[in-house]
Amino acid sequence: MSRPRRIGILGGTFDPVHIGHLRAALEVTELMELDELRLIPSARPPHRDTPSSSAQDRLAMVRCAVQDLPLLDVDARELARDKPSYTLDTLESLRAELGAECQLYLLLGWDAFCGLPTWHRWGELLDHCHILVLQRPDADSEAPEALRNLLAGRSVADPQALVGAGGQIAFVWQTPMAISATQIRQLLASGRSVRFLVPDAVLAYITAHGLYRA
Ligand SMILES: Nc1ncnc2c1ncn2[C@@H]1O[C@H](COP(=O)(O)OP(=O)(O)OP(=O)(O)O)[C@@H](O)[C@H]1O
Ligand SMILES: O=C(O)c1ccc[n+]([C@@H]2O[C@H](COP(=O)([O-])O)[C@@H](O)[C@H]2O)c1
Repeated sequence: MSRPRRIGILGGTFDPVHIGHLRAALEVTELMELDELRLIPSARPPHRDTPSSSAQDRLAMVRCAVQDLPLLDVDARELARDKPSYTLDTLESLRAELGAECQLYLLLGWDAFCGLPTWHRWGELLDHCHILVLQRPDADSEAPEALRNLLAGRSVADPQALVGAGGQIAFVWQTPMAISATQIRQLLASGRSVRFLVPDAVLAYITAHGLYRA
């Protein structure tokens, strides 16, 4: 009997996508033996300032970043929606498309995970997926009070021990990379290089389109 499909999703502003995102995506894909990992650029992030670059540029950079990576893909569904990019809406539409059996893993950096209690209908997210929390070396270490009960009831020590289509949380200790898109925007605005912080194809796109200059 064939096993259910395993799909990972990593949503983000990706302003721009960088090797912190990509290395985490690749390592989780291998660790969890995913069939596919989708990077999902958000159109209008519900919780932060308007991105520096346009949705079209952010999407194009993510496409450049994954072009040679067969299991990494780009899913542009949030850009097609004319409203804030709520993750619950994305999960509902993915579930409707992929079916009830598919094992869905939502990847969240530690900082994003800590903000979960402010998300739209956050209590329903685990009805649709498992959550994999990615270590971020530049982040605080204490989980907010509002997440303690959820962690006590739903977390599993070993990500490979997650069972079923969704409902549980596990932490993934991938290669720590203290890189952020904020740092990359700041370097570019001050005329410094971001080589090796983003894939060469992304750097070529940034240069060709004059993005993030002061
Ligand atoms: N270096 C990293 N290591 C692990 N996870 C990361 C890293 N950078 C970003 N993430 C995670 O990837 C997702 C998308 O991140 P996002 O596009 O906001 O990048 P960012 O670098 O955090 O951007 P910004 O500095 O603009 O806030 C979030 O869940 C975030 O926590
Ligand atoms: O659904 C929400 O209410 C919600 C609130 C904050 C963030 N998110 C999602 O979390 C992901 C990471 O966000 P960010 O700001 O770190 O790029 C991205 O896919 C956002 O759409 C989602």
